[in-house]
Amino acid sequence: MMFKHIAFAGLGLIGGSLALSFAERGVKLSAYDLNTDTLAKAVKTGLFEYATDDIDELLSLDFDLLYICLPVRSACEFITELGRRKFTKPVTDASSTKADVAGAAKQAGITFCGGHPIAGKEVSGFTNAEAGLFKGAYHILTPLSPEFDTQALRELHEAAGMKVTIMEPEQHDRTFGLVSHLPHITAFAMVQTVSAVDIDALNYTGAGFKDFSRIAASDPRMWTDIFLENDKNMIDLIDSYIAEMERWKNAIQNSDEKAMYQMIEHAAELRRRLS
Ligand SMILES: O=C(O)C(=O)C[C@]1(C(=O)O)C=C[C@@H](O)C=C1
Repeated sequence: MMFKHIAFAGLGLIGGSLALSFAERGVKLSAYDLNTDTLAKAVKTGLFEYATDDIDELLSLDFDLLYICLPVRSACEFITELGRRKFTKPVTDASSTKADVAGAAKQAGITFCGGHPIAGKEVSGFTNAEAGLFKGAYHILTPLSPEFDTQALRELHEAAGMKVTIMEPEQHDRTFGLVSHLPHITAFAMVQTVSAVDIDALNYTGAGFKDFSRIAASDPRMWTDIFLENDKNMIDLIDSYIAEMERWKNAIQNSDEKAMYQMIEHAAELRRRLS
């Protein structure tokens, strides 16, 4: 089965970019968003059959996949609402955490397969959406309902140039806690540290600080939801990070040249291997 008409619930940066990329492959689009400015912008592109801020109208449309692209706690609430309405069409999402979303979908009894496109930007909103945002990026699928046509969802994303991988929701949350959520915390914390110690130093930043801190400009609603939903992993991972910072502090306190050299050499070698 191919998905021919996809309805997006939430048309921000992620929903907008996915929608634009599917439109390039001839998929029919509809959109639901509570922000009427966003809907007006979507209508202006001429790519959307329907654009509405009314959930009843959305659910009455003739689409064959509902794609939820809301901040993760709103996504869970939306899923619960679909369960209340005994919604039966296939539903997927683009949330950055997967265990909680899978729990909400199971509870709601909907036909669901979780998803997470691994790309983004530090800016948000439909105006910043780009058809090419996810080209070459991973798309993680966390299947839930046996009746969901996971192969069709895989093909939809592969056609958009994405690399599709299947994971268990818990494995997903641990992995992306480590390589996405923890780096965001360290970026937020680093900018905060500079501002607390000497805010004027921000006037003199070079490329190193700017590269490292780009993601500190990310959307507060999205990231607060992620940390609330992935809390147990984050507490563990922050402890690991603190232990690593302690190693650095000790090495510097003890003028341990060998330890510092080896820590940098090891990190540099791993970083160079990233494609
Ligand atoms: O590039 C960025 O701005 C991102 O934050 C993208 C990023 C990431 O951490 O890599 C962030 C959250 C999404 O769930 C997936 C990708």
